[in-house]
Amino acid sequence: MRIDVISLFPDFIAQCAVFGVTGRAVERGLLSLHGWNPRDHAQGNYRRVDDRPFGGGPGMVMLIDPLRSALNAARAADPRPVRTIYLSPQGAPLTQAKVHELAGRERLLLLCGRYEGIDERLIAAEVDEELSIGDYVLSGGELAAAVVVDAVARLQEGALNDAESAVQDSFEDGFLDCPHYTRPVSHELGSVPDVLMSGNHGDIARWRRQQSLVRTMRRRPDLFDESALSKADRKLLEQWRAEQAE
Ligand SMILES: NC(=O)c1ccc(NCc2cccc(O)c2)nc1
Repeated sequence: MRIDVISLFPDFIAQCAVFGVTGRAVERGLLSLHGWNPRDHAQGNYRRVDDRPFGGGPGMVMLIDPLRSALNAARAADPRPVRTIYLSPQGAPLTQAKVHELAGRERLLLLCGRYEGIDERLIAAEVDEELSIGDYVLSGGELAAAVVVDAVARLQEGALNDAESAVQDSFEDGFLDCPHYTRPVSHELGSVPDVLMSGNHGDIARWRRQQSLVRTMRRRPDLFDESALSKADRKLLEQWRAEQAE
């Protein structure tokens, strides 16, 4: 998979290719990252990339032409079709389902805004979809782009080693993850739940699933739709409720 990133701070994104799973995916040739700086495409002595907003107001807006020129250079660098994504608080929420869709593509082109954002005409003409990593404002889209890079990199075949890929990404099926414990069994902070020490893999799997269900119900009611639960999940939830009532 090839990811091109348009950013005033290309080194920021280059760092993604150095560490951890993403760095390993690049090393293994599963992913290539390419940064493009709109400033290299800006005209004139001052190489302007932003200007004041029409209609007044604070801050600056990124100019169309340097971004458009950088976008075209990135597109032209590889013949394969590419999806252009703009990271902004005004975008659709990034979900694991969307990450899966993006991870299946040959190419992504991530556009990072700074300042107050970019001229709307560029978004309308050049952006395929606008995505947000959460309801908060960052100083630039680069951290959001890095999140997309990490999330899609780890889904590349061969990016995760066996131990990691064994991780049940609970978000995969729309539920929060269960609690995890490791040595020591007893600690001043508490003990490990007995079921995890039982060696009974059926009980352990049921307990973990029950924990995921209950956590999701309690912490993320927006993600939890009891009517959509399977019979088995419904049973686990009933058992938990009965235990709570004891
Ligand atoms: N939630 C996000 O994905 C996100 C993305 C970018 C960003 N900052 C740059 C920016 C870009 C566009 C408009 C704008 O107001 C700010 N902040 C948060």
